[in-house]
Amino acid sequence: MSRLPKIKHVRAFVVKNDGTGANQGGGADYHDQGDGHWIDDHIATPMAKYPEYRQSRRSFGINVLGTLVVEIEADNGVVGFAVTTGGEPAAYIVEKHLARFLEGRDPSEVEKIWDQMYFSTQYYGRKGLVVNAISGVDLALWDLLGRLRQEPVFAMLGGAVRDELTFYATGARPDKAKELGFIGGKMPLHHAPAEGEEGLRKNLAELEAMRNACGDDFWLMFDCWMALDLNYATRLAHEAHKMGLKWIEEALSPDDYWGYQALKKNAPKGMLVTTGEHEATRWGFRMLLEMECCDIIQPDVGWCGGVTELIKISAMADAKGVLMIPHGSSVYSYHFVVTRHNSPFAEFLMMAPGADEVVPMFHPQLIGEPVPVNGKLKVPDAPGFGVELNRDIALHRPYAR
Ligand SMILES: C[C@H](O)[C@H](O)[C@@H](O)[C@@H](O)C(=O)O
Ligand SMILES: [Mg+2]
Repeated sequence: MSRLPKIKHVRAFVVKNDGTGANQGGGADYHDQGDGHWIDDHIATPMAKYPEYRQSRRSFGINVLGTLVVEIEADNGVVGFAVTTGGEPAAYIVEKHLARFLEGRDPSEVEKIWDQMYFSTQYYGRKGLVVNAISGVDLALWDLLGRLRQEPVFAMLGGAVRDELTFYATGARPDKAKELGFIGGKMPLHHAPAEGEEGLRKNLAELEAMRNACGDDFWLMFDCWMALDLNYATRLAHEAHKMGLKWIEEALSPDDYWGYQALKKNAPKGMLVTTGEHEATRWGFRMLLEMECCDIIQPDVGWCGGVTELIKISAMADAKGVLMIPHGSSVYSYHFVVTRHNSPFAEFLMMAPGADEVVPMFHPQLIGEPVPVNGKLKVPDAPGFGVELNRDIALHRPYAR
């Protein structure tokens, strides 16, 4: 029986953005940005076949959910928390459904609690919003455990296997990322198949410009955000290979395992095929791994099931010699990546509007959120995930019990 205090209360909050101060979007729902931000500037998506939804992903609702903040308070008053994407619907699931499996329980029962959260919601969950909510609770639980045990999460996961993390940067300016010391730059793809041959030419011209700006050795990647079909993705890969594209990311629908299997077979030798940020649970990643869909899996720890599930996902990938490089999720992935041999580098999402300076990924929600310096970061040796919630943000608890 653990000597830890019991879980007293689980609380789920959303962040009410009123456009002022700390409440101007961003945070865990990092796509919730204002006009003029690179992350919402004519980026190729599955909705690009509708011209009215081509310029801005906010126009079709990429930021409709907002941030979910989960707090878990123990009997002794210690509070663990985490942020992820989910907003009010996820808050409803946390308060009305998931909380019952935590309150009154021993916080060290992470496996049993995860199992109950997943299988009690399986009839309406399994992926997407419900697993985001489960992930948020799981991350907050690991944060609470770290605070109670006075240990960083990475220490509870087996300890660091390297002194510091090395990052590539995602953003529209790989040339700036190179200047800032990152090992590579992942560019958003701007033109989808609906824009035809001209769009393909524009995509390749952007790559060529960045290759010329960054030199031959700097990693350059395309992030295709589920926007392509197999033929377009295969053509793009072969043309981009001539300019040294290192990987083509999330080219197809997350459900098209067969398409990824074919893309990986047809891709040029030396081109990496990656995906996974919109996949969830060990079962989803088993499909990607056993069907040999990709060379790198990229789960988001705030969306795939949390740390407890990522342990299983990462081990499956390791056994198959597949790298596990999580989708950018700030401290929540850093604490995991630093402990895994098959996670030799990490993603940093450039959240400055011009993608030209390093700002905290989940700004303004996490006090003490570490950022890479010269493309590297030593994970702080502080309890839990080592950050505090910014109490200046306008928290709202829509389903208070
Ligand atoms: C840059 C991409 O379009 C997404 O916005 C990004 O969040 C994600 O795909 C990534 O890999 O960082
Ligand atoms: Mg991506």
